Amino acid sequence: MNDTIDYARYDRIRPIRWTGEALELLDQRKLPFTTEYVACTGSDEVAAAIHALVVRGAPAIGIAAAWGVVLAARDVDAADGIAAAALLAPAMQRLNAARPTAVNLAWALARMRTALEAAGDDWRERLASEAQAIADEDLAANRRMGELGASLIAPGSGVLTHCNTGSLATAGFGTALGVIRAGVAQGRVGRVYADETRPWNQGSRLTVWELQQDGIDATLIADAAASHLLRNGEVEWVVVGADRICANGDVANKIGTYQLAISARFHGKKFMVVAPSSTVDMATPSGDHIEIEERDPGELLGVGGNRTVAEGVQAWNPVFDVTPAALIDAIVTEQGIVEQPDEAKMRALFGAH
Ligand SMILES: CSC[C@H]1O[C@H](OP(=O)(O)O)[C@H](O)[C@@H]1O
Repeated sequence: MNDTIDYARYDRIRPIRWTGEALELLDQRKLPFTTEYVACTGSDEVAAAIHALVVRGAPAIGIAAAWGVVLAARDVDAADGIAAAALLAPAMQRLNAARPTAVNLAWALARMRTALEAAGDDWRERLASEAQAIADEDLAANRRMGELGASLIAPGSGVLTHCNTGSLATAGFGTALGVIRAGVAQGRVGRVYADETRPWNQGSRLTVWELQQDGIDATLIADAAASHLLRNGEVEWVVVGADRICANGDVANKIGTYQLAISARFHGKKFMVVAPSSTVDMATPSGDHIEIEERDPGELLGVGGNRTVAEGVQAWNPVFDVTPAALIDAIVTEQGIVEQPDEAKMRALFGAH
């Protein structure tokens, strides 16, 4: 662990709290001006919270779903894990259906099912310890990725990030934001820019607020200003998270990531994707096979509950896109870095499906 980083200072923001009785989720729809937790006592409440973006961020939704399975177990009476897995399957399917693009949701549920099927009459305890392990491992992975990703950044560099990939989106410290936090602590990151990330504004509502809690100055830009910024020389790296990394290195991430990658390459800037191995999906061959979530077009028709678009106007609201591996300079995971990713390099680190 890098001794220049005081990790405790980044643990103040806790989007997911397991009380032993309920799963408390920080309602990210209300940040940054209102800090309010939603208490879930059943798995369907967790599924609804994931779908409504009360909790969001690929790793965080996997962690929330894992605790959702623990909640569902309360309603099940079974002699062993295999019997419990059969009874819990419908609730787990409803959790899995909450959002389609981030593989972490399905990955976490598959891990909980595996733990169940290996358990005896202690299956309830095994479920709770597996959910806790998923969260603990994510936090450790983020801290490791922070060190690995920061090591690629030359001292005094400028970084542009997209969406929110911090403590709000993970078990803590963050993925791309973890690299930024580590890079700032080590003097490698000198300037931080965050774009708004329309239409849900994860950047303007969450990322710049998170960094402000750390005492890290970040400059907010409009999404449309990103190419102009990349052209003017203030930024050396674009650093983003991921929702699903395919076997060939293609990456699904928040809408707008793809055009950032195109602009970065055009302007000779580096493009880094930071995500734990729970986001790597070697069973999906390429980005063409990823289901891209489309949300309510109404998210485009106003801001903060105030309508800004004339009645009757149509809108299309895909909330992820796919960046081809050819536009990515480095994929940073806790298992290692894949530079200029391709299928052979992905397979060398993560194995074949
Ligand atoms: C470490 S979060 C990864 C990923 O999740 C976000 O999507 P959303 O806010 O819709 O859950 C965004 O794509 C982040 O890059």
